[in-house]
Amino acid sequence: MTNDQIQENHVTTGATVWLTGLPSAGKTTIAYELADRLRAGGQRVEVLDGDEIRAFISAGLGFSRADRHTNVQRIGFVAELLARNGVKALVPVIAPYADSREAVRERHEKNRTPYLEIHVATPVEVCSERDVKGLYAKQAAGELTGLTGVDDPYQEPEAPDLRIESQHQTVQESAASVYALLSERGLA
Ligand SMILES: Nc1ncnc2c1ncn2[C@@H]1O[C@H](COP(=O)(O)OS(=O)(=O)O)[C@@H](OP(=O)(O)O)[C@H]1O
Ligand SMILES: Nc1ncnc2c1ncn2[C@@H]1O[C@H](COP(=O)(O)OP(=O)(O)O)[C@@H](O)[C@H]1O
Repeated sequence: MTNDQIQENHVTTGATVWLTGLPSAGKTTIAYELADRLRAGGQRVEVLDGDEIRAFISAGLGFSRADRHTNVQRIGFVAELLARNGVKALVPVIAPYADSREAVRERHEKNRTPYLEIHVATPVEVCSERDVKGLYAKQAAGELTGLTGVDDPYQEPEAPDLRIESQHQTVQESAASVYALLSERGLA
């Protein structure tokens, strides 16, 4: 096999990269920055954005424990299909429950599809300052209940493949750390 062929194989290895964390932690921003880098290197990438998924394949689901579990399993199913077919599936989705995340990991392992769990571990104080969608303010004003990390659970990953402290990094640095992990694992 020539070097060019080896390079080609690397580029066409799919993987799911799940970015879990609180609202406003930086999941979506890191996913799109990473997507740009991977695409610039010729890789096929899809970002399975939580909001888009909830508008379509998870339409009708709310934020109860059961609905969040169903949402995460559906996204895990699609991500694995994409990743199995050579796509980098980047998933910026809260996935607050450890058992839901574990089921997604197991689906990938069963199919021998690479799976990386990234914990975007921005503290809730920083997230509520950022408050990109105004949800923390709404919760504080009593207009919303069941906000992850405030009055709804977030079970922190105990052994993620990578933990990102986004409050101490630029977006570029955070995305670069995920890219470096993919490279280390022979996936980028
Ligand atoms: N109650 C409550 N708790 C958490 N998040 C809420 C809630 N209500 C609406 N939103 C918005 O929906 C986005 C979360 O959807 P996800 O599909 O990522 O969540 S989950 O994994 O099913 O828990 C989430 O997006 P991100 O801010 O990008 O994380 C929120 O904008
Ligand atoms: N290192 C970083 N990584 C990601 N986002 C960051 C970082 N530093 C600051 N931010 C900012 O934090 C916000 C995160 O919002 P977003 O990506 O929508 O979060 P989430 O998808 O987790 O809800 C954005 O305004 C982004 O510019």
